[in-house]
Amino acid sequence: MQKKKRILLKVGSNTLTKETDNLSRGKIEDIANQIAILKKEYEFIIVSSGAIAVAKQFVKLESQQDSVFVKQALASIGQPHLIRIYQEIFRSYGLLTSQCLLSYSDFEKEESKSNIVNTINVLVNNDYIPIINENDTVATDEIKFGDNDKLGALTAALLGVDLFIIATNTNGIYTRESLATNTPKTIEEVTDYKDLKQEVLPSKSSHGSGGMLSKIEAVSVTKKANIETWIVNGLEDHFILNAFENKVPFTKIK
Ligand SMILES: Nc1ncnc2c1ncn2[C@@H]1O[C@H](COP(=O)(O)OP(=O)(O)O)[C@@H](O)[C@H]1O
Ligand SMILES: N[C@@H](CCC(=O)OP(=O)(O)O)C(=O)O
Repeated sequence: MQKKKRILLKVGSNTLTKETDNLSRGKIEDIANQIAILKKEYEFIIVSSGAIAVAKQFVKLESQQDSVFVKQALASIGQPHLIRIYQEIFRSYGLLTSQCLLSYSDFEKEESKSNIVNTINVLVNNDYIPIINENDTVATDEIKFGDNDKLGALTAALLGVDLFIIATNTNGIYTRESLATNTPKTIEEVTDYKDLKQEVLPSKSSHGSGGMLSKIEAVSVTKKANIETWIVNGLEDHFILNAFENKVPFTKIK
């Protein structure tokens, strides 16, 4: 049997909420449906944001503390709900899921790195789809709390995946010029990711934490590991299948 290709899919909060204030079960169904279609040829590992967005749906925390602690507390409330929703929906598509919470500091310790690789290999080899998020409770401000793009890239590099897909709320990276005239035009393919930095604006979407710059920083990690990265529009239905069939514009960093 031919070895399956491995895809690390990073899904941002805006994709998961479809830019509303609520998590979209329809979007998680769309992801599950695509994985079910592709699972004969590809194995998936997901890095999913959304814990804070889910919690915000039904909780308003009172606190005099720094807003980072409030976000960390919201993530702690939202994460089990997020995973429950993934589990319920993926199960209905015949897919098994698990949860892994990782911290940036885990990527600096050889033993932790090897434990991450070994655990994820056991999961994937047994047809479980690991759903990874940052361990937000212990995240520190200096390490830039809330940057799952980078977490996805570090995980992709550590696991040596074949493809890193970042699902966001734009058709990839637009040229700065086209954004200025309100006629967004996607940069379809680049080999030198450094060229992309000058195209990025500081804007972020409503639930977003990192913005496009953090995606480009993530690409610097995957590029070093020789992994191709695609930045695709997760708001569209069938966004992974469409990218494979080149039906929608997206940015490919080779
Ligand atoms: N050149 C660019 N092309 C596309 N989006 C850009 C660009 N520069 C900045 N952005 C912003 O980056 C946002 C995506 O990042 P982010 O808000 O962090 O989303 P996510 O939740 O998917 O991680 C876009 O919605 C847009 O506001
Ligand atoms: N770990 C946090 C999200 C952090 C994050 O990077 O969000 P995003 O910019 O939407 O990918 C959460 O689950 O809400």
